[in-house]
Amino acid sequence: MANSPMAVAVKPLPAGGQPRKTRMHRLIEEEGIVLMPGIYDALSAAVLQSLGFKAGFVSGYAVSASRLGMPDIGLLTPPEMADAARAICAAAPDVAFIVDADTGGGNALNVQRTVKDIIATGAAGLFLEDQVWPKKCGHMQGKQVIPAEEHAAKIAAAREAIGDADFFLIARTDARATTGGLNEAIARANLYMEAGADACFVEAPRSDDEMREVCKRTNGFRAANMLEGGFTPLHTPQELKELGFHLIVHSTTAVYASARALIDILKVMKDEGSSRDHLHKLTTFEEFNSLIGLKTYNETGARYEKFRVPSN
Ligand SMILES: C[C@](O)(C(=O)O)[C@H](CC(=O)O)C(=O)O
Ligand SMILES: [Mg+2]
Repeated sequence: MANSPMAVAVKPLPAGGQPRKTRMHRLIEEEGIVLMPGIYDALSAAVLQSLGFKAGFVSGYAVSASRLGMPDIGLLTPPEMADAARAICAAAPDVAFIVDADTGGGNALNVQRTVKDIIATGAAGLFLEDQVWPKKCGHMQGKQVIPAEEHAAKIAAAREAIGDADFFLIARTDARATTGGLNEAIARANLYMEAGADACFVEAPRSDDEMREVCKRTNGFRAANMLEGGFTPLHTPQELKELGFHLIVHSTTAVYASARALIDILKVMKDEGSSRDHLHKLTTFEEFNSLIGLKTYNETGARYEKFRVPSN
């Protein structure tokens, strides 16, 4: 135990004896299951907030695509992700965002720096996964994982860096895709929970039976990822709740929808050179301005306008 990551993990019960209760713990308590659509920039975050979502996921897959135009294969760096998260949290302050921290950028020290950077963005939590860097999207071929104890130590390091911050830690394992299969993934999820995670995420179970198995055999809160076209069957929040999940990531839905809309309208522009006959495919000028809060900015500006010294 002295050499085990659990020996350095921050104890789940702080001094007052009260169990840790973060913003995300409260949301899970209130909602039963928390749906977190994946978003990737300030605008997609503003749309999420305008529709009344309480939580969202800053998806590495989607930020890598939108910010870099690159696939989710470990090209996005932690500072780029923190920068994206900062803009996202500022654009949608009412939403609790979980940020995809991939592998945390390296060893325990890199993880601690990443955790602190992401806390400073105003986010409500992060995902930390056990892949070998450079990582791959969880639903791609050829993934590898680091030793379980090494990732448990990274989880303990993340937990230590969180300290008393109102911040939720989700430990992800990609071991289902390795030779250890589902059993190895479940054992890892439980080890990472012991090391100080608030929830676990077994990436890419391949059937309802595997999802049931994950819920039956893992401890604590559980996250599921509903990737359209991925390995895991798609389910509604109610179905996932009945299976035993508490958090749902819909990481690619918004970025796939945006890509579809962009392809369709830019094809129109290429073919016809004008959007005139396709205005129904666009937001209106008013709708868009309202989405990004123009009225509030104008009202605030007007309150200060009278103090402006006219220039001659
Ligand atoms: C959840 C995820 O880490 C993400 O970056 O959004 C991805 C996305 C996906 O392919 O659904 C992953 O599963 O690796
Ligand atoms: Mg990711």
